[in-house]
Amino acid sequence: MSPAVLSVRNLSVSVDGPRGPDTIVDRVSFDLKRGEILGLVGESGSGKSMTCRALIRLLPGARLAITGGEVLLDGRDIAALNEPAMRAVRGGSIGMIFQNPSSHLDPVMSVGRQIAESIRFHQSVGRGEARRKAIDVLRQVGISDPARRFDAYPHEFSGGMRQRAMIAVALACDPDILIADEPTTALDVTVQAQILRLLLDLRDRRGVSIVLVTHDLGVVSQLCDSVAVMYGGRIVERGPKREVIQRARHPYTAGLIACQPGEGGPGEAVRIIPGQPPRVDAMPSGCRFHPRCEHGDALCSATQPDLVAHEPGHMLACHHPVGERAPAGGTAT
Ligand SMILES: Nc1ncnc2c1ncn2[C@@H]1O[C@H](COP(=O)(O)OP(=O)(O)OP(=O)(O)O)[C@@H](O)[C@H]1O
Repeated sequence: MSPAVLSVRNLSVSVDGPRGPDTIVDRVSFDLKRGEILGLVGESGSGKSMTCRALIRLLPGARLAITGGEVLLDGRDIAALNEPAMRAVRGGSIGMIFQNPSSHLDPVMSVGRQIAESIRFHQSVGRGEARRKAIDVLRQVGISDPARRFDAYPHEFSGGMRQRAMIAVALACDPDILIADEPTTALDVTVQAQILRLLLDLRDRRGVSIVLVTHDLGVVSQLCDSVAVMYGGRIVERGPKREVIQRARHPYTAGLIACQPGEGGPGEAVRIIPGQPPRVDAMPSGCRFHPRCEHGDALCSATQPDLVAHEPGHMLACHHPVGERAPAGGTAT
């Protein structure tokens, strides 16, 4: 089995609240192998973005802090690096793609120059060479006539092209890992499909490993090799895509799958998981999902289940996995 290019161990993030720190990412652990695409899924507020930002130590705001954990990049703990060394990692070995390219591209600098500057920051190359590489990477992300487009500004690009440009910035220094936080949410369906195909192609051609944050389990099914499901800042289920999607063991994962459009059959309304995700300052005791879980009992409200191997490679944090519940007075199903 190929070794992990990224190993995340017990990564935790907290936010300063009026009554002290609240944990928003709670001991998140996963491995990412070379060429693997890991889907990070979960409802809004479950901690997907904060996990991604904590990986590269780019938390948005002074109230947020990484409170523990290791982020091993090829075995080296980057969580312990000083800021200049971390800057070399961001945009170097790890490229980032965010949901909204407009807020991550500089509006007053041409797209090509932004890519070329990133190349020059990370590699000792001259202006001409950086320009040549930038044009090449623009071509790789599917921007036609890249030599001419080099001098265009972000506002001269369509939404899809801006997203491609951000992917080009992320790819400029030939990263081993891409962190893509909902890279297609703001785009229309056709462009979404093109961008997802581009990510898949980058993995296939360049062996890039990708952490892909998405709300969309359809995207996970199409693109990902493995999935981690987050709820209330924790990973509650993780494993190979086929295992997690086709044999979901956590009631929350099963609920997310049942809520996908089309799951209820023709003419049926889209289902929702009853209740609301927990607020960070009011996390339930025990299993954080228990107030919304139809099988939550006294054990679930008292004790937080650990994330343990349910089957080899299939990790689960649940006292009563789907398919293993004993009906009252009966045997397990
Ligand atoms: N800048 C911030 N300051 C304080 N708390 C924040 C900040 N950004 C996010 N949070 C809180 O951190 C928690 C996790 O948020 P996060 O953005 O990681 O969720 P998410 O799963 O990525 O959601 P979404 O899918 O909506 O992006 C949420 O409770 C959110 O309110």
